Amino acid sequence: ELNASAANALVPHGPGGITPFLPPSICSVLELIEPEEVYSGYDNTQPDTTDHLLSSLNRLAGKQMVRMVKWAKVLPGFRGLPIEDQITLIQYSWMCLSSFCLSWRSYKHTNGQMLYFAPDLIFNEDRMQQSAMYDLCLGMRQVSQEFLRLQLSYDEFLSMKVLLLLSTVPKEGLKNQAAFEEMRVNYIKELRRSVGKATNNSGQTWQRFFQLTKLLDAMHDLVGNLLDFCFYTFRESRALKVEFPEMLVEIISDQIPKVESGLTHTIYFHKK
Ligand SMILES: Cc1noc(COc2cccc(F)c2F)c1-c1ccc(CNS(=O)(=O)C2(C)CC2)cc1
Repeated sequence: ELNASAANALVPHGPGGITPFLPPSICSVLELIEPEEVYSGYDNTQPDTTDHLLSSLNRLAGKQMVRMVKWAKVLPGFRGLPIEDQITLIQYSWMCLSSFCLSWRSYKHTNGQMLYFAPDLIFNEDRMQQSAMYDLCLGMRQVSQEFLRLQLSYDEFLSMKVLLLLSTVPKEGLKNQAAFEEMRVNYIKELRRSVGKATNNSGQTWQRFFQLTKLLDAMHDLVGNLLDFCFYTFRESRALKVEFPEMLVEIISDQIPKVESGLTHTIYFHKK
């Protein structure tokens, strides 16, 4: 059905006939702005020592962060938020977003068997053990196996990822809380639309929407442990010989005091 605004966007097309010009759907924009996969530049000639693996993960995370910021800046609705809120939301959710994308790559490329950090940095069991964060890797692999079980669609993944960007906020609220809430509601509707496309009837749609929002909640618990490990490794980086690129140093040093003084609040879909 054509609504008023779409109707007046009708453009003449050939003799007499007109073809409605509809604005691109949100999900087609999300597909368009999704960053390309990044290579880690992992040096396979070096032994898989813990410090070499973790330093390579950090270099990769730094490259991913550059693309994540570029993605957020063209994300429909995000530019309308005050710049301070944009920075806060990226700073609070970067680990969650990075992990969620890792789960998607691991699902798509290895059916959830391995952790596909990058085409040139894939963690099998040995590397997970060697990385000193075996349990975190297993937790991440479980998420990608859940994507496999649910046969998560690309559009569901893309709208869920935006909801993760909009899930951790300052306890005292954002500068423009109303604009944030409006954006979040719009992407909840977008997820609902994506789920509707992946299911056959409204009963299945609501059950799947419940499952996917449960999965989003579960991400936060896993990422909390990842952040603890990250903050520890960051503090001990000299002793552990783990290098952190400038981009990560900036984000982590700003984030640690806020997280550790309980200034952040995670929005869950479901009660514990
Ligand atoms: C890159 C990249 N692709 O996904 C992820 C996030 O997911 C995980 C990261 C590690 C183990 C897991 F099991 C994950 F699921 C990253 C990533 C890499 C490094 C850092 C910061 N460094 S760090 O201190 O947290 C650490 C991990 C090097 C030790 C942050 C994100």
